[in-house]
Amino acid sequence: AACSSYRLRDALHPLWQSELTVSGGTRQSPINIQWRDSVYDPHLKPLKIHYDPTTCLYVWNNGYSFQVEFDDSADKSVIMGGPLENHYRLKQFHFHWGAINEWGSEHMVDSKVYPAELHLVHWNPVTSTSFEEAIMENNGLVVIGVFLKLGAHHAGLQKLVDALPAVRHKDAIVEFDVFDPCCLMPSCPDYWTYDGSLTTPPLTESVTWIIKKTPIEVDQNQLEEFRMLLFTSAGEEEKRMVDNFRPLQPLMNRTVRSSFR
Ligand SMILES: Cc1ccn(O)c(=O)c1
Ligand SMILES: [Zn+2]
Repeated sequence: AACSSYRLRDALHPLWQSELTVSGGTRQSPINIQWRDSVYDPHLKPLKIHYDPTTCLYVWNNGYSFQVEFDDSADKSVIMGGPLENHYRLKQFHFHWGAINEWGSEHMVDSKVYPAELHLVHWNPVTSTSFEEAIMENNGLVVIGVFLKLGAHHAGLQKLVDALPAVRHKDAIVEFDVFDPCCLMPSCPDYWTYDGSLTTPPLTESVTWIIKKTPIEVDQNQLEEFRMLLFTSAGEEEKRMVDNFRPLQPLMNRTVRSSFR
């Protein structure tokens, strides 16, 4: 029952009413990662993450999530290694979550859904001159996905949660300086990686996904703060910002690689 309402719920989501499928898409995201079908790739290197907390600019409500933007005018907050040929610059991170703890993540692992999922979005400054251009480039983007599970209070996340009331409405923005997204990364280095797409329009197939195997823990109050945000602007009839995830997409002719045995 939850599953069907889960899928029905997605279909009604305003953002994807028109964009549920991309015509001719062969590498769409998100997907259900079947652990037993993923292939260990010994050539995958450890992911190297060097974020500079002073590149953090502000938090804003873009109408489908809350997003923390970074100064990407230089190679200051970058990732490299893993499946990547070169370094990628951090542009922003945001989350996807459900109305209740039973669903919310975009990716699944063996059909297990998490209450929320963090996406750290990076672009390739070697093949593109801007993030906007990289969106349209094959392998222009790398998104690190981190699952959130209900558990202990997350002290690092709380600094961001405390800023959410200031960005309750669509297009609200608040200054947010010196934040190190590394605090949101699980310590376990294991990840899956596959070729996919954006999960919001324009849904372009330009993303190398790196999905961390181990979730981070957040507490009930922190998840409930996410759910107090609004899709709607000030003055409009309020619509709670929940269920801002895209439905699962077919794996088609893709193999998910794992960095671990
Ligand atoms: C660039 C981009 C835009 C939206 N979402 O959800 C992503 O994960 C990445
Ligand atoms: Zn996302």
